[in-house]
Amino acid sequence: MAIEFTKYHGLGNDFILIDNRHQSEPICTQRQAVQMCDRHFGIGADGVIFALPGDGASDYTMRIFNSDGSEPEMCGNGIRCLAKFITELEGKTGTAIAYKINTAAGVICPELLTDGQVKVDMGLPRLLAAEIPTTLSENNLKVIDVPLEVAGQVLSVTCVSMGNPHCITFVDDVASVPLTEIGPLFEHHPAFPERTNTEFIEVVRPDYVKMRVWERGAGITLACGTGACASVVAGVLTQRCDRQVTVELPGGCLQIEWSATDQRLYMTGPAQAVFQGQLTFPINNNQ
Ligand SMILES: N[C@@H](CCC[C@H](N)C(=O)O)C(=O)O
Repeated sequence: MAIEFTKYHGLGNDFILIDNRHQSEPICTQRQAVQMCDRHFGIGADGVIFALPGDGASDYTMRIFNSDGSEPEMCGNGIRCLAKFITELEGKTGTAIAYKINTAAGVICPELLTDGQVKVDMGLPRLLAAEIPTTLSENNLKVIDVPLEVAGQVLSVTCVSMGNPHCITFVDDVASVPLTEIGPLFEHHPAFPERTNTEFIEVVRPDYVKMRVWERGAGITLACGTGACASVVAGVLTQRCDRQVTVELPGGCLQIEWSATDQRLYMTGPAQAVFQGQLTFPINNNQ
């Protein structure tokens, strides 16, 4: 089986994009996605994204497999890449290009801006423990600055779902966080029945933060759009941040706004095509 793909990235969070418009199930298996994402024996990526048909209320459906083969509900950097990929597939040019994308986190709306960036209406954050999900608070309570024991240390964390789960810790110096050691302990902590993404945030100013992330199913990545949105919500809820924040990630900056008017999150950032190719399965990578 030969598959055409295009490699994209959003601030170094990289994805293999596949034109799946002709059928409603992904044309690759989760196991094949793991092989494709392998940085030594495959193409190399943080995930595989499929552009599937819409459902009437939407233009397209996005599905994504993480590099470990698991399927998350949403991906912020990925949906900016998807918007550019679809525009390319449709051969569209000009301004006012916007889409309604059906995801497991609801309908998400990216819009291509004239400067080449993509602005995304990321929807409403979910704040109740049952919605994250986490056992850190009662089901119908928010999870704001609650204690979590990790590696023998009690940290104060805030949890936010952007359709996918995020656990945010504010720190004085984000560069000194031992992410490789601590990230997996958060991801697999028993308090998170569906695992979690975890973000460490250093507030430089109320409108400027530095972030590092350990992603569920992908490990350390250079950027995470849903994580940046969740972190700004956590920053506002704990009175550390403004509602409009520049989030500096290892791969670059995202502009995040948690609107006081409609309470929705708006994320603006780049998405860049890198190369195209054709892949034939089985990949001969001895896995
Ligand atoms: N990098 C993404 C998030 C991808 C999904 C995540 N790993 C999960 O399992 O929830 C983003 O930019 O939001």
